[in-house]
Amino acid sequence: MSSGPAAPDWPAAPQALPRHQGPAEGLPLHDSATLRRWEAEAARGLPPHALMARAGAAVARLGRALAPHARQVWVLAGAGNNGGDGLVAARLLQAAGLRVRVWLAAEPASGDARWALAQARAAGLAVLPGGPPQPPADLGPDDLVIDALLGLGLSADRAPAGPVAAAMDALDRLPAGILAVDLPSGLIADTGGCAGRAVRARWTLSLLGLKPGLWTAAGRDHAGAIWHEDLGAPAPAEATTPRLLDAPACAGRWPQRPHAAHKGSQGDLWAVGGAAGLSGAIELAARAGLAAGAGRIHAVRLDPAAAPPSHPALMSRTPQALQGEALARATVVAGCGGGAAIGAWLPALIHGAPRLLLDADALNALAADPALAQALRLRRTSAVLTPHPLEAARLLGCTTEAVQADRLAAVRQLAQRYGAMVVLKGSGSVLAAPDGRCAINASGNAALASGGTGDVLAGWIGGLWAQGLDAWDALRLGVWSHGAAADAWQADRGPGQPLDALRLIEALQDLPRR
Ligand SMILES: NC(=O)C1=CN([C@@H]2O[C@H](COP(=O)(O)OP(=O)(O)OC[C@H]3O[C@@H](n4cnc5c(N)ncnc54)[C@H](O)[C@@H]3O)[C@@H](O)[C@H]2O)[C@@H](O)CC1
Ligand SMILES: Nc1ncnc2c1ncn2[C@@H]1O[C@H](COP(=O)(O)OP(=O)(O)O)[C@@H](O)[C@H]1O
Ligand SMILES: [K+]
Repeated sequence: MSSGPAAPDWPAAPQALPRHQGPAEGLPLHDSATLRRWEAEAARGLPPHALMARAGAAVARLGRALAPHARQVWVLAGAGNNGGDGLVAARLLQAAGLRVRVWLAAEPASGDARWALAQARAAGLAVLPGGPPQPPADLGPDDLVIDALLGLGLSADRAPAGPVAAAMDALDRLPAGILAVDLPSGLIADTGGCAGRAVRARWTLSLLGLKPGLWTAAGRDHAGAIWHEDLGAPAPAEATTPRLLDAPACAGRWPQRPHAAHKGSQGDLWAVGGAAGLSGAIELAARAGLAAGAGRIHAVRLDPAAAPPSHPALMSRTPQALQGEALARATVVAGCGGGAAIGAWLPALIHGAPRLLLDADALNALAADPALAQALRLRRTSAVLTPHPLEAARLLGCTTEAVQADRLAAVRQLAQRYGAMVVLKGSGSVLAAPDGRCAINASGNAALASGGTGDVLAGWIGGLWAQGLDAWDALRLGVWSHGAAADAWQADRGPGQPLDALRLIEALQDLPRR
C-alpha cells in the first residue's frame, strides 16, 4: 500500500475482512448505541480531534490503495462527523498529490467537523457549503469518490432530502468507484434498512466497529467490499453481541470422519414431507443430507401416492416407520413439501425426535397451532427452525415488511418465543439461539434465489447435525457453507446466473472441508 504524507497518528493499514484472524465464534458486530459509547470512551483518552484525524487518515490511505491510478478525488461531505472524516481525507489526499474537489452539504455542526473544515481550508482546499453537487467533468473510471454524507448519525425515520438527496442523486451516475466512510450514506447501521434510499458503494470502510446492517437486508447491495479500521481504540466487552459468520468463524468445525467410520456411526437422517405433488422438496432435502455425510438417509412420504425418491442411496419410508428405537436415534428434518399433512405428525416428532429441524409447511403448521408451539417450548433437546421472511412473519403474527425492517430483532424474538434455534433466511441470513447467541451470515448471493435451495439448506443442516455436531455448530456451519458453495459457484461464472437446487448440492459436495 502506498504511503501518504506523514501524519502523527497515521493508523495501521485497515483490515480487509477476508484475511482476518478474529475470534473463533466470529468477529463481533456492534449496534449504534455501543459504538457511540465506544467512541465517547475512546475520545476521553485522546487529544482533541484525534479520532477524527485517525478516521480521515484511514479513509485516505485505503482510498489510495483501492484506486491506485486515481488522479482526482471527489469528496462529498455532510454536515456531521461523517463529513468531518471526509474533510480530513480530502486534505491528506490533496497533500499526497491528487487533485481533490470537495462538496459540502452545509456548515459543519460539531467541533470536530469544524476543525476538519478549518484544516482543509488552511491546506488550500476551496470548500464552500451548499451549491449544486457537480462532479468534476473529467472524472474517470480510475478516479475515486468518497461518500462522507451520512454515517452513524443518520435519522432513519426521514428520507434524505434537499442538498443531501441531490448529492445522492449525483453519486448514482458516476463512472468512478465510491468509497463509503463508515457506512454507505442512508444505510441504517443496526438493521441494514435504508432511510428511503442509500448510496451504492464499491467499498465501505467501517470505523471503530463493524455494523450488523452492513451484512443483512439491503446492506450487501449497498456496502460493496467491507474494510475495517478500529482507530486503535479498544472495543467495549459485549456479551451478547451478534457475530459475523464467515470462513474463519467456521474453520475446523466440520464433522470428523474417523477411518473406522461406518454408516451406522454417521447418523440417521429422516426427511419427512412429500405430500402429493411436492415430493421434489423432500428429495432435495434428503439428497442434501446425503451430500453432508449422514450415514443413512430415509425419505418419508406422507402421501403414498407421492413419487418415491429417485436417488438410489435414499431409503423410501412410510411415516409409521419413524417411531420407537428409530425415532429415538433420528435426526428429523420435517416439512419440506409437507403440505397440510405434516401437522398431524408434528406432535410425535416434537415429543420423540432428539434432533428436530422444522422447515416450510411444518413452520406453517406451527404458526397455526399454539399447542404445537407450547410442545416445542417444553422440549428438552434442541430444535431448529429455518423460516424465510414470510414464514417468520406467520410465526410472529406480523407482516413480512416488519420482519425485514429489523431481521435481528425478528430472529431473536422467534428464538425466544419458540425456545428453538432459528435461522431467518434471505440476503444476510440471521441466526439466533434461545440463550441469546446470535450471528449474521456473510456468505451467499442472489444465485440462491431459486426454488428448492431452502429445502437443500434444511437437509444439509440436518445431515451435518446427524453426524454428532452440536445444534448451534450444525446450524452455523450449515448456513455458512450453503452460502459459501453458492459463492464458489458464482466466482467461476460471474453474477447474474441462478443456481438450481441440484447444482447447489453438487457445489456443496465440492466445497473443501477445512
Ligand atoms: N467524533 C469523532 O471523533 C468520530 C466520528 N466518527 C464519524 O462520525 C460519524 C457520526 O457522526 P455524526 O453523529 O455527526 O453523524 P453523521 O455525520 O452521520 O450525520 C449527522 C448529520 O447528518 C444529518 N442527517 C441525519 N439524518 C439525515 C437524513 N435522514 N437526511 C438528511 N440529513 C440527515 C444531520 O442533520 C447531521 O447534519 C460516524 O459515522 C463516523 O463517520 C468516527 O470517525 C469516529 C470518530
Ligand atoms: N439474495 C440472496 N442472497 C443470499 N441468500 C439467498 C438469497 N435469496 C435466497 N437465498 C437463500 O436461498 C435459500 C432459499 O430458501 P427458501 O426461500 O426456503 O426457498 P425454497 O422454499 O424454494 O427452498 C435460503 O437459504 C436463503 O437464505
Ligand atoms: K457515509
